[in-house]
Amino acid sequence: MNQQGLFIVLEGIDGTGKSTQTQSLGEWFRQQGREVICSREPTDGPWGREIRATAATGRLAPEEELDLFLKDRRQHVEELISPALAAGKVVILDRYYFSTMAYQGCRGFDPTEIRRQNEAFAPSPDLLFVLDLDVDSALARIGGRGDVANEFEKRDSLARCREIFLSLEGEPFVHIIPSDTDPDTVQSRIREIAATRLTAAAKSGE
Ligand SMILES: Nc1ncnc2c1ncn2[C@@H]1O[C@H](COP(=O)(O)OP(=O)(O)OP(=O)(O)O)[C@@H](O)[C@H]1O
Ligand SMILES: Cc1cn([C@H]2C[C@H](O)[C@@H](COP(=O)(O)O)O2)c(=O)[nH]c1=O
Repeated sequence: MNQQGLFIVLEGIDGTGKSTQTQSLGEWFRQQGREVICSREPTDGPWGREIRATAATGRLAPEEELDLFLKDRRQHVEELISPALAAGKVVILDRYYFSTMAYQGCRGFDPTEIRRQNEAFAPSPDLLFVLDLDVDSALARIGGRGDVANEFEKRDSLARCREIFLSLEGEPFVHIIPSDTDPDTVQSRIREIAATRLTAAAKSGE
């Protein structure tokens, strides 16, 4: 397992339910007496705030956008993720570098190269849950939340992002979770997989 802690990431296109599931999973670990950090990317730090401010009105040039996500992540890893894992906490992230592979991959960067660049400084998660939903349903959920879709949330690019997320299937730590059912059913599946992972780690003395 990751240092002494447990590192879990939730990914998927916008509107698939990542924020909802992240909070619920955090609650489950807290009920077991674990110390939990739930966080998200872009973060609420200076680089993350800059990204969110620009996303409201348009998109930056691809290189500039990629650079901001990387700066935001470096700070996140150094100041929150690595220290929390070293302290034995459960860290649950709503988005991480797999989103960079998908969303900046959509803008012409090579997803494999983005991954390589990130894994040079960012720890890999123990578990990655990709919440999967068709683009129309995801956009309907964003609308239902009362939000107007922003520049990241265009139908064609979300379809490509979904493909990139789904291309991760087959790696041992990756779990594709259909999110077209109610939130409790999605959460039960995630908890079941997390529990299996914890049992395996306990048996192997990880
Ligand atoms: N399984 C579900 N079924 C139906 N609606 C859901 C489900 N999960 C979440 N929702 C609703 O869909 C909307 C989007 O959910 P949420 O904000 O958790 O998604 P998200 O993936 O974090 O979105 P974003 O990436 O845009 O921040 C919310 O209104 C939420 O209440
Ligand atoms: C981490 C990360 C995120 N993005 C995009 C994906 C989303 O459209 C926005 C964040 O919005 P959210 O509703 O708060 O999830 O940012 C990206 O393009 N690249 C990344 O690395």
